[in-house]
Amino acid sequence: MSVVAFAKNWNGKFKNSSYELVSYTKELANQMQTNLVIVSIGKITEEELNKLSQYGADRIISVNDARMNVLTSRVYAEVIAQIAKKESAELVVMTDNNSGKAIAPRVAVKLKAGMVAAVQELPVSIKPFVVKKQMFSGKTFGYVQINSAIRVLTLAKNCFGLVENPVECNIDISHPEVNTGLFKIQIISEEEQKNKVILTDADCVVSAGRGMRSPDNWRPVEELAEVLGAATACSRPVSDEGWRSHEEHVGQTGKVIAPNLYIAAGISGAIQHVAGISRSKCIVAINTDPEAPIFSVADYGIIGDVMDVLPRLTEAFRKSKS
Ligand SMILES: Cc1cc2nc3c(=O)[nH]c(=O)nc-3n(C[C@H](O)[C@H](O)[C@H](O)COP(=O)(O)OP(=O)(O)OC[C@H]3O[C@@H](n4cnc5c(N)ncnc54)[C@H](O)[C@@H]3O)c2cc1C
Repeated sequence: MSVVAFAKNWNGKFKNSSYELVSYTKELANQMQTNLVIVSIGKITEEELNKLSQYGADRIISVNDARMNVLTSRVYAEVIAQIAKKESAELVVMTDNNSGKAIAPRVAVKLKAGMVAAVQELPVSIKPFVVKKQMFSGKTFGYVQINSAIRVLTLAKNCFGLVENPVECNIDISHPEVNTGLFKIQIISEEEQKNKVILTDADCVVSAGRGMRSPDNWRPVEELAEVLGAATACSRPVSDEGWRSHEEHVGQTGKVIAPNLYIAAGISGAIQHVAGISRSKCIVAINTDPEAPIFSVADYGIIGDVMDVLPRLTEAFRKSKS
């Protein structure tokens, strides 16, 4: 029996979400009194794989096949399911990011497993297997019992955190047999977005709403984001109006993010907006209206005009950096 976790890498590098997944699954394997097997797919150095051992990965299976250097969900799901069967996995876990969302349901079908997406914590109980997750866009929590012998989970980002737990690590190189028919899509080339922090990966996000009053007023938002190395985001009306791109829209109908710091400037804090940001570790709100609902979810509130507060924050961060 074992817990199998798929740690995704990005061009041969792990991110904090991979370390969080290892921290979570190590604790879970201890709770279940079973072994943890981490699966890595695609080209990666031994040095990079060893970084996972800082968080408790004592056994890693590295699938080294040039055809898998670029992620294809069908192929990755097949490889993970094969390894899960071989390792007699009772549980398969991956991060609830775009690739996890695409791969986990496929793995669940292949293993005839019950699946729960975006769990927040360690299971409430192992027998029966019950996990907690947010429901109805974060308005409530639900407890879900999985009755199948094998279970698949995806872990919501930034819920568990990183837990250092250095161990000796064994790395096995694996070459699973994959039906060539699964390689139906060939990615000819990839272009990396340069000089822009990706919103869903960002540790820090500066977000603004209709309180900015005009798309021409966005420079203070961008300047603060530049100083903090943050991504920029916005409320839905802002993107609906075409002030900012829909890529930046967060909330119930936009992206769901969980940065360490979320700065909401001129955003009222409607429930549909909060649904996308409520898992942020620290929320700072800037609003002229002391009664704005955003203050009820904020850790820090600044009552003031965005055009006055944002440049002052930028200046203060600039000074503290230099
Ligand atoms: C089905 C559905 C789905 C939705 N999905 C989403 C979603 O995914 N994401 C989302 O964001 N919204 C969503 N909405 C819209 C949501 O209900 C709100 O209308 C929206 O979030 C409000 O955006 P806002 O806070 O930018 O604007 P407003 O509600 O207009 O608030 C502007 C805020 O700025 C403050 N302000 C004004 N001037 C200043 C100033 N100079 N300095 C500081 N503060 C100032 C005001 O006091 C106010 O609080 C959805 C709505 C529905 C019905």
